[in-house]
Amino acid sequence: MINFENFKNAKDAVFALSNALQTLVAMRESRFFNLALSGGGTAKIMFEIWRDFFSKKIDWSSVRFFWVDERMVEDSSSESNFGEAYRNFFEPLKIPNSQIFKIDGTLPPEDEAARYEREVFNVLEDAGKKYCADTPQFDCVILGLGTDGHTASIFSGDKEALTTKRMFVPARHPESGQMRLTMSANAVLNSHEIFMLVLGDAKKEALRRLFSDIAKKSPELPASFIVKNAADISIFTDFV
Ligand SMILES: O=C1O[C@H](COP(=O)(O)O)[C@@H](O)[C@H](O)[C@H]1O
Repeated sequence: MINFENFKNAKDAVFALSNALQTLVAMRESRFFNLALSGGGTAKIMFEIWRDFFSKKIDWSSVRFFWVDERMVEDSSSESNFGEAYRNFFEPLKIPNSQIFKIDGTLPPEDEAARYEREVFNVLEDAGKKYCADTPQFDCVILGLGTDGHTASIFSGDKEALTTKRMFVPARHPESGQMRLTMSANAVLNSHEIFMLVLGDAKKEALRRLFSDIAKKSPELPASFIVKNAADISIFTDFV
């Protein structure tokens, strides 16, 4: 089922997502709530709102942070998804490193995909998490949407990321050639909750394409594949 929540501005959309997250964290069944984050400009807006308005509202001491995708760059790069989360959210809120499970953007992508997958398995398994399709489950993944219809770092034509049973695989940005690591479609779809945050006028056309694409038997855009195949997904936008 698609739960589509449309607001008049970005702040309201992020507040709605964050209030939903607050409830999920408060109602968690285990010691930790395992949350996978996206990056890019939309996530930056979300981190700033979390820092400024949700520092006390969400019990961050009970959240463990993972990544949906990462660019293979140094943490100090403005391209680093971890780096942006660190500078805008973790550091100001003093979230301890023990709760942060980052992808190392400086390692060879294949090696790091295997290492990160092992780490995720170990951490989630230790938490006694439910398995679904032989894969441990995140409690929630927060996705973005690219203007080209990508989500995570699953770009059009990447059959491997759409079909593999692995949780993480290397990916290449089709235009810049930048190497990345992405959570696979199967790992995203396995998550207990899936949120997608889509903000700004530039994304309107991408979301319109996504909705016409999911009506097709075989969707073309990676984001449509996720939305169409998700048991439940909540999409938060600012398109009113
Ligand atoms: O490259 C990426 O793109 C998407 C969308 O990012 P945005 O800058 O358009 O908000 C993002 O969800 C993903 O994590 C990121 O690596």
